[in-house]
Amino acid sequence: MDKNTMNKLKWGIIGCGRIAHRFVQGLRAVPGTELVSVWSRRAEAVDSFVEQYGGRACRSVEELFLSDIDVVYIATLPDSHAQYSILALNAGKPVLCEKPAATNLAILDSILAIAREKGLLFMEGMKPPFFPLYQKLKEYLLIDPIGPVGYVRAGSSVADISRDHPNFSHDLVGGSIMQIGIYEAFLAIDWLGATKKVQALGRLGETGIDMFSIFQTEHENGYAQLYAGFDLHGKGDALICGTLGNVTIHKNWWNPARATIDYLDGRIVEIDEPFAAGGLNYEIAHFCELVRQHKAESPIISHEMSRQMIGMLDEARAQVGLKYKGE
Ligand SMILES: NC(=O)C1=CN([C@@H]2O[C@H](COP(=O)(O)OP(=O)(O)OC[C@H]3O[C@@H](n4cnc5c(N)ncnc54)[C@H](OP(=O)(O)O)[C@@H]3O)[C@@H](O)[C@H]2O)C=CC1
Ligand SMILES: O=C1CO[C@H](CO)[C@@H](O)[C@@H]1O
Repeated sequence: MDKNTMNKLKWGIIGCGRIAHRFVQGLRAVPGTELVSVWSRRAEAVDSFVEQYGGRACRSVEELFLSDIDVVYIATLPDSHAQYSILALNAGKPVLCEKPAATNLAILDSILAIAREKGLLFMEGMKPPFFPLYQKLKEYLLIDPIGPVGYVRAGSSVADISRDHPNFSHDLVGGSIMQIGIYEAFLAIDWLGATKKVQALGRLGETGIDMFSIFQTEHENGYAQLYAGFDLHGKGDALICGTLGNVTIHKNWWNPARATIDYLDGRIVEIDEPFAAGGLNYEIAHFCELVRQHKAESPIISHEMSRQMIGMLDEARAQVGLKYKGE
């Protein structure tokens, strides 16, 4: 990468739906970045996206890879994440791919193998750890710890999503475990370490995806109780318990802005860290930094973290009886 490219990282986006719009809001807040090319299947959607945000409207994914881009963001639905991640890596582009990066662990491993072979950065888009609140909380706990953490309770059930949303599509890898549970999986693994055991229960809806699921997990350092759903109005907060205190990350904990630390000695500490530009900007800034440092993996959303998350979800899905096409 020459000096100019180091200054401005040129992005190509595949898919221009809901999250892609929020991604551009985040991208615009990260200095040294530029939206250069966009492709999706429907030309009219690409044209209107480009009209709104700029960049070149590509007519094929090959055209996008041949355009003057440094990195690729994949904003399609999970059924096609592997296909486009592999194409992008084979075209020599580092990839930031939306969560869940793959339908299951075997598919994720096939992407990671190519990333490793090519020596290219591949990162799953898992935003919470990059938010200022999450970072500040971790820093604060180093100075004033809550002791070893042994229990995490978190969950969210989002009941206001319209029924024609892809979250409800079996073919497009919808379902509350995959779409929402992945955040809960991240939280449990981040605070408690690798998963050793999963016990899950869930209720499938008429489209074949899980409408509500609960899973309790055993980890290297303790236990978690998690839920995800689409038909109950869940709270969306998270509780992290240590020997000397506990932390509540208030709703929606995966877009964290406020936490309360409740110490055993009676002290209560409130942490408020609002986020800007929709919040994807922090994850984007981290990814850009890794590209500039020629890193092949994020130390935060590492390949192993992605493997652990999808491994937990694979197990939970198996127990609630949800298999996707081809499984
Ligand atoms: N990080 C976060 O905060 C969030 C992440 N997400 C994740 O983002 C991803 C996308 O979700 P969302 O934006 O809500 O979905 P949308 O349905 O709104 O957008 C998906 C986009 O991808 C395109 N697309 C779908 N399938 C293909 C394909 N096979 N080939 C090419 N283009 C395709 C669609 O184009 P077309 O019109 O051609 O179908 C559309 O432009 C999901 O994985 C979801 O989990 C979602 C919300 C929040
Ligand atoms: O990541 C996500 C955040 O929550 C949304 C629901 O409100 C989900 O649809 C989405 O996949």
